[in-house]
Amino acid sequence: MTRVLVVTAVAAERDAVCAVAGSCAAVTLPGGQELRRAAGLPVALDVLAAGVGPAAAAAGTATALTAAALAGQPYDLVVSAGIGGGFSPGPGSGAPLGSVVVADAIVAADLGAETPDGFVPVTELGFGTVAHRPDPALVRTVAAAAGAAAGTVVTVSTVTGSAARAAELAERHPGVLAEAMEGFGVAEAAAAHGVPVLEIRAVSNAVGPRDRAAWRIGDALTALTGAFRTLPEALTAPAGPAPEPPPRSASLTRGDSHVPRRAP
Ligand SMILES: O=C(O)c1cccc(C(=O)CC[C@H]2O[C@@H](n3cnc4c(=O)[nH]cnc43)[C@H](O)[C@@H]2O)c1
Repeated sequence: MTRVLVVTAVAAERDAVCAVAGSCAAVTLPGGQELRRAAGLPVALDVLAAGVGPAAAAAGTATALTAAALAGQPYDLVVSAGIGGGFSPGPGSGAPLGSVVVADAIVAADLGAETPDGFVPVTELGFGTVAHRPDPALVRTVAAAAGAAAGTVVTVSTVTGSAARAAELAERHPGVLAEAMEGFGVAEAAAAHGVPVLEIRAVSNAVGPRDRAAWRIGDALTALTGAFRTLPEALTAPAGPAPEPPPRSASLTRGDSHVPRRAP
């Protein structure tokens, strides 16, 4: 059976994912974090609330992946999941409140250096990675099943709080649909273990001027549950034909990690 690790930031997101299962039993990981193991699904689904931000997400993901590998039950797929901010470049476009986004690129938007000429990603300084690209066929299948849009999801350590910053991110990342705080950390840990990764976000708020009262967290959590109801079947259905990939901007392809394996 396909084994899937889902990593959320907070317990409310974990519980929204667990809601697809009849029951979710607690399993304690080395170090004390608690994993929830969903029962009664056609895939084995473990859900971990690892904390807010890319560092907590990477640490929790790596711990769960290592524990599973040492137990002789490695995961086939890791999914970063939760609520997120949606970009709306114009009426009828982007990711509106309550919609779901599946990342076709998981991009670290603030991993780099400020220079007099603006932001420079670490890859242009000669280091590391700023983007992971999930398997396009898997993204297509999962997004179609969930009724989700596929596009770039950026990972930030600081939630965007102004229209100027939202516009800057949208300009630097053409095709960006959503912003969250964990995807890149989860993807780094998954890549270190050679396991494919996905990111699924339900939009709770618009990216832009901070207005916490306008966040629709309940609606987003409901949408997240809806997306995960479709995931087991999407992961067990045969893959469809692959269309020609669209051209990508240079900033996204530099330092990419490709994850070609399809979850079995
Ligand atoms: O207060 C609650 O009930 C509650 C329930 C579920 C989740 C939360 C969070 O605050 C989760 C924080 C989490 O959400 C992501 N997020 C959401 N919107 C944005 C955004 O505009 N920019 C960046 N991240 C966003 C993020 O991944 C956080 O970890 C509260």
